[in-house]
Amino acid sequence: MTEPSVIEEWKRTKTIGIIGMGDMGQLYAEKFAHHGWKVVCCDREERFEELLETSKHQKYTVLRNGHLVSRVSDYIIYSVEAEIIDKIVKEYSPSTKIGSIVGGQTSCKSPEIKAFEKYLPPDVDIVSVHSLHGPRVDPEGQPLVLIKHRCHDKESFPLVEAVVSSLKSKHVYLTYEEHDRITADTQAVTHAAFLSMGVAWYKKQLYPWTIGVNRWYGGFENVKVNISLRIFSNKWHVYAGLAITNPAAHEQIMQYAKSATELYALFVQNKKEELKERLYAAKTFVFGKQTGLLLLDDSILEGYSLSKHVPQEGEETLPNSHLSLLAIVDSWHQLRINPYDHIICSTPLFRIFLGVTEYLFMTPDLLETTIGAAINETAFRADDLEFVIAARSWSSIVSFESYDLYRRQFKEVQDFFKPMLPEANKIGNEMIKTILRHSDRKNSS
Ligand SMILES: NC(=O)C1=CN([C@@H]2O[C@H](COP(=O)(O)OP(=O)(O)OC[C@H]3O[C@@H](n4cnc5c(N)ncnc54)[C@H](OP(=O)(O)O)[C@@H]3O)[C@@H](O)[C@H]2O)C=CC1
Ligand SMILES: O=C(O)C(=O)Cc1ccc(O)cc1
Repeated sequence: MTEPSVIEEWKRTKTIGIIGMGDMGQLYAEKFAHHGWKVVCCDREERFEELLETSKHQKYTVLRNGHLVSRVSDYIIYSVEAEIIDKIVKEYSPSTKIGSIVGGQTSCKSPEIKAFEKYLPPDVDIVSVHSLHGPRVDPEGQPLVLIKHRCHDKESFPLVEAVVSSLKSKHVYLTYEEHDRITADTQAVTHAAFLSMGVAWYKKQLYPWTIGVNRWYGGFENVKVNISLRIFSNKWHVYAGLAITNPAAHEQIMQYAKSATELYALFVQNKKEELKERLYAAKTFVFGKQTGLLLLDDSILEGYSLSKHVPQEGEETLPNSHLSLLAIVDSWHQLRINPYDHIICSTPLFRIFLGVTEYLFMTPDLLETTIGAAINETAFRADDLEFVIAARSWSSIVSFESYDLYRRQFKEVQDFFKPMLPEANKIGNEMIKTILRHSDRKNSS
């Protein structure tokens, strides 16, 4: 623990630099400056005047470019697109202040650390960070990964810890290799599921919450819609970067698509016993040791529908096959991943995804009903087929490492949902707040 007097002295004498004033860079700059740190920052040089104007009332100082930020800063955070981290570090590295510390915020750490090792002068220390939440989530209590990669100076790591404590997040200490393995297991595959749902609805030209109680109605469906739209309201490069730059994520996303395909094949071939056997084996592997309370329950999700439909007496919702949820549990089983091992280092979206699959597999009779629906109910077949095609298509795009195809596919779906995003985000934010309050209480009980 660093003495408060030392931290106060650092606040008077040290400067924190942020390169890349997008969503995350701005969040960091505001929080650090608000807690009394001297913060300088920049975005692309072309955006200098605009950024000066928009930050008039902020406590941080905007500089023209990364060279000027690097020259004066004692801790520099690169908060830029993962795809271009190498190019940007290469550009500004020679200007890095002697004896300073450098880190990054990109979502996959191997390329970032490689760029630092390649370009930074040897006197510079390396401590990287990763906030495991989006810019619209309050950082307080959320996991923040800290990677102490190269520290010659014993003050370097305590200084970074003191700076980022302004976020009030929960610090998780990892190597960059551990970080990339865990985020592949958690984030990349979660995104693959919700991105595939979005594509499937887009291909069917369907806003799922507009068709009454007949399909996609109720708590589970609210989660699927709200999270999928939340992802499509964000920037494509965040998801492309963390999946494409992380080789471990390729394996995960491929397995997810494979599991969805194989389960779907069992549905259409009417192989109920084989399906049951496979899903119960997955259930034992993933949930076999879970005896405590569930992370979530359906009733708390009921209220977060985008649908304006008021259910009438006698109107019933058809049971869904929940292929997207069955496939994730099957992939965890196939890859021998215990998702609970990663909970201390997980994003809100992953915890929600785990929460709904846990609910599906652990609520008495629900898995049985779902298997029955998958085999006997044909109403969802066409949608499930679109889902399988979408999952395979994302896995091809990621494995071919095509940022261009990723962007085009993402943006097509984003444009389709665009008119709905403001309303969806409002309801989605409320839903996420409630779920997080609820699951955090359960985790600490
Ligand atoms: N959004 C999220 O939920 C999270 C994102 N991350 C990671 O954090 C990083 C930043 O993400 P986010 O803030 O969302 O993305 P943004 O696109 O909002 O921010 C990146 C910013 O960096 C700017 N930039 C590009 N080149 C330079 C340069 N040479 N000098 C200075 N600035 C430059 C970009 O400008 P321009 O747009 O013109 O290219 C953009 O404004 C990414 O690597 C992302 O993966 C981590 C946790 C959560
Ligand atoms: O919670 C999620 O998975 C998000 O979508 C937000 C997000 C995106 C990228 C990150 O590196 C961390 C968090």
